[in-house]
Amino acid sequence: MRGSNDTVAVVLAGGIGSRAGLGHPKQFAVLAGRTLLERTVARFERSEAVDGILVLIAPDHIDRAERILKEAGFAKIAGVVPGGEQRSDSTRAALDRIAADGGAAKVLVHDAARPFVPDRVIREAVGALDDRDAVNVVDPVTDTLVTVRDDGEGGEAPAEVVDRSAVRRVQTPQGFRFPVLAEAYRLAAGDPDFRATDDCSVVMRYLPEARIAVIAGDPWNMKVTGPADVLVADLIAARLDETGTGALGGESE
Ligand SMILES: Nc1ccn([C@@H]2O[C@H](COP(=O)(O)OP(=O)(O)OP(=O)(O)O)[C@@H](O)[C@H]2O)c(=O)n1
Ligand SMILES: C[C@](O)(CO)[C@H](O)COP(=O)(O)O
Repeated sequence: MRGSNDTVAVVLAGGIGSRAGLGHPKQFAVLAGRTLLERTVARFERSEAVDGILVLIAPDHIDRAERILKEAGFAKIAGVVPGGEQRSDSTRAALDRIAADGGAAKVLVHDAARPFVPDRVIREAVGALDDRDAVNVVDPVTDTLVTVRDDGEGGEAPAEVVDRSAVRRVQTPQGFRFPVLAEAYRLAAGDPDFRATDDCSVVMRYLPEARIAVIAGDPWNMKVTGPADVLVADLIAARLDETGTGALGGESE
């Protein structure tokens, strides 16, 4: 780690990608010639807003990840650290490592599974932390949303339409002043019911007074989750390489 004034991007690649159905962790999926892991880390390597990059990876795959990152020639890698059982365990492992290495001013926590995060989103997330404790990245919902109920015959029926104008899809990187996220996770450790699918919700739950900004995400900042996403990501990666600029076009770089 470089120093306590730095901004560290935590790339969470500690999962096994069961929903992608590839038979190996999706971070090793090859998208137009480069692994998903390499593509995601490259977004932070090229960002002037980020000083160091910490990669979390499932313990059995550390050697492979280190080889990929070394061959890619990244200069900002601050460590490759074993992830935990759940996503939140991997975040916790990252926080412990950053603290052990002397701390940081700001941390971004990003899904390795989002390989096309635009530079604009990274830059704005880091900038928002100048006067906020945390920042969430959100995108409008374009589908109609319904809640469902048990239909009494073993299936589901639509119950109510949700007002989508008040709902957003959450993306990453989510940003935090490092002491804020560390404190939220310290409080969460004392909660036997703790569960979280992202990191901003940990701050919202355990530090309700925290000042959290929201910035606009980007439709290109997709999450590779299921088999269809792997196919789409492969096509986007090829398009991205064709542009040669690191930008996809349409997003605000
Ligand atoms: N124990 C875990 C679980 C997930 N992640 C990371 O968190 C991101 C979002 O998780 P998800 O998309 O659910 O990835 P997986 O857990 O790998 O996928 P699945 O749930 O399909 O097994 C991914 O980049 C994943 O590698 C992690 O670092 N540690
Ligand atoms: C963090 C996240 O990407 C925000 O939308 C999402 O919660 C991750 O969910 P997953 O089921 O771990 O992919």
